[in-house]
Amino acid sequence: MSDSIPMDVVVIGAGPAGLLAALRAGDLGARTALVTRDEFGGMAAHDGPVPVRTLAQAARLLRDARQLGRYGIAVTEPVLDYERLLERVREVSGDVRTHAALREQIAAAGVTVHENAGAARFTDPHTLETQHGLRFRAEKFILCSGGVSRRLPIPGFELTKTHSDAWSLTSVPPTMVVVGGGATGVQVASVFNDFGTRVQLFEAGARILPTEDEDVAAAVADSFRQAGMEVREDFGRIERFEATPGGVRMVFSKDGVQDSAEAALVVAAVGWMADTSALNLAVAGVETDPRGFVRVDAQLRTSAPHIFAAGDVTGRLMLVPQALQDGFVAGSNAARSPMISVTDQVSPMGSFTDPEYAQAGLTEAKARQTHDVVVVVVPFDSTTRTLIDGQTTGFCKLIVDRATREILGCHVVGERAVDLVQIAAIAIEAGMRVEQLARIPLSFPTYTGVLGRAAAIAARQLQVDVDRARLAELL
Ligand SMILES: Cc1cc2nc3c(=O)[nH]c(=O)nc-3n(C[C@H](O)[C@H](O)[C@H](O)COP(=O)(O)OP(=O)(O)OC[C@H]3O[C@@H](n4cnc5c(N)ncnc54)[C@H](O)[C@@H]3O)c2cc1C
Ligand SMILES: NC(=O)c1ccc[n+]([C@@H]2O[C@H](COP(=O)([O-])OP(=O)(O)OC[C@H]3O[C@@H](n4cnc5c(N)ncnc54)[C@H](O)[C@@H]3O)[C@@H](O)[C@H]2O)c1
Repeated sequence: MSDSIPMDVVVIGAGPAGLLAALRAGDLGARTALVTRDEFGGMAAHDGPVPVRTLAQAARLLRDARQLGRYGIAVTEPVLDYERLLERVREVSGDVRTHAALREQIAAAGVTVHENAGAARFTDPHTLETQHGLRFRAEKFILCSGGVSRRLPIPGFELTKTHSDAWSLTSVPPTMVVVGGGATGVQVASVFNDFGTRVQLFEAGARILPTEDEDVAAAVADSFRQAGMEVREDFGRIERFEATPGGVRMVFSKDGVQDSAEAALVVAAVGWMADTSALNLAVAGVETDPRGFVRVDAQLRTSAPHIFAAGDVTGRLMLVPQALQDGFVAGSNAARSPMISVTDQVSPMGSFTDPEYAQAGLTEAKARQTHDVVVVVVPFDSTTRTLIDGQTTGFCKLIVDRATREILGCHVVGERAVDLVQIAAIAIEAGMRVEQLARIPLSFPTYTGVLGRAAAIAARQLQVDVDRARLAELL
């Protein structure tokens, strides 16, 4: 073990939250160290959005290639070489790492970065040691250690895999059971279904995507089924997993009736938990909430006043933009006072499935609890750009407050859904009235135009700008 390195601030974890926290603390003049178990970039760069989105891009290319015949382009049936795809995943992760402007900014801010340091743990409230022999003493700490896949206390659970095992497969499995229909589960199921795996998706709740608008969840489930996937919602309780000659069998039961499903691979995606097991938080006086996430206040202070936490480890919205914003707040507060607080903002989110889905603002059910609303749904098989591109699956749903005419929510299923809701998020955050959105002459023919059309229809229903609104209905 080295002598203690004295620091003002030590940040643990170099994912998006840790990178921003370290950058901010360094910028504010604090002597800052960034210590991470593995590589710069965290799960986001190596195991989450960047590599998974690269798989999703391969799935999209396969789908697009199958459309070529409709446009008079003759090609033979595309064939996926999975090992070559994984090379591409590594290439992309490497490129993202190389071009990450944050690395240079962090160095320029004077932050010392300790990558591949092994897991860090507290030995007393102000001392942190890493598995590979570094020791730090610091005034303040920021926990940015992210999360891990939740495990279930079910016999045979060790036979299941997680999304991370996609990186060590040598070929596309012939069959797969995916357990859990949240953001991770649907993404894995959709990508491998497009790759030709026979996928069965099991969701314990009443529907997949429980935090999405109900119509969105239903449309995604329908599309999955039409694409040959078996989607089983409210399927009962898992009793056990057992090894079979060809893979793994999942035994489950509902209302006293036992059933089973078998596949070459079972992927569990039943939730995301804080990655705190190595940190020895008790010795530092850091409390966790009943779900195991680090408890923080609005300034991202933990129960130990000199320790802050940011990103997935706090169990709030577990997304990259939110991790970055948290990191900024925690870095600021660890390095100086007066402290700043995290704010509630519109948070657009979505996933790169086939079809894509995305949301900004309130779901229809939530909006109806507190508002009198107008709801407009524009199907993708009725708008110009979607018809041109042959992308006619899906819809754009816009939810508007009848009294104030403010946009409350936008939910999209279909091509470019994730990009489309960004515009709605800006409109919601800006407090725009729906007719203001409808008046913007959005480019034609575009996917964003579908949102303009929904706004125009809503404005007409609300009896504002009735004549002008008709213009947008061409889009
Ligand atoms: C499959 C998947 C797809 C996703 N897709 C998206 C997406 O499309 N868009 C989006 O916005 N979000 C997506 N997310 C969520 C996003 O990846 C996370 O919200 C984000 O990475 C959280 O950042 P973080 O900095 O809190 O943690 P992480 O990125 O998890 O980084 C934490 C870092 O801390 C390190 N660490 C942990 N314990 C220790 C320790 N004891 N000592 C030292 N270091 C430690 C870890 O090794 C890791 O490097 C996805 C997640 C998954 C699982
Ligand atoms: N594209 C993206 O932006 C993206 C992708 C993946 C993950 N993420 C982030 O990671 C977070 C975690 O996502 P996640 O999907 O890992 O977890 P989750 O908690 O969102 O979903 C888990 C799902 O598993 C189901 N489930 C729980 N126990 C089960 C059981 N025994 N059998 C069958 N189903 C069961 C739950 O009902 C739920 O639908 C998300 O909230 C999101 O913030 C984002």
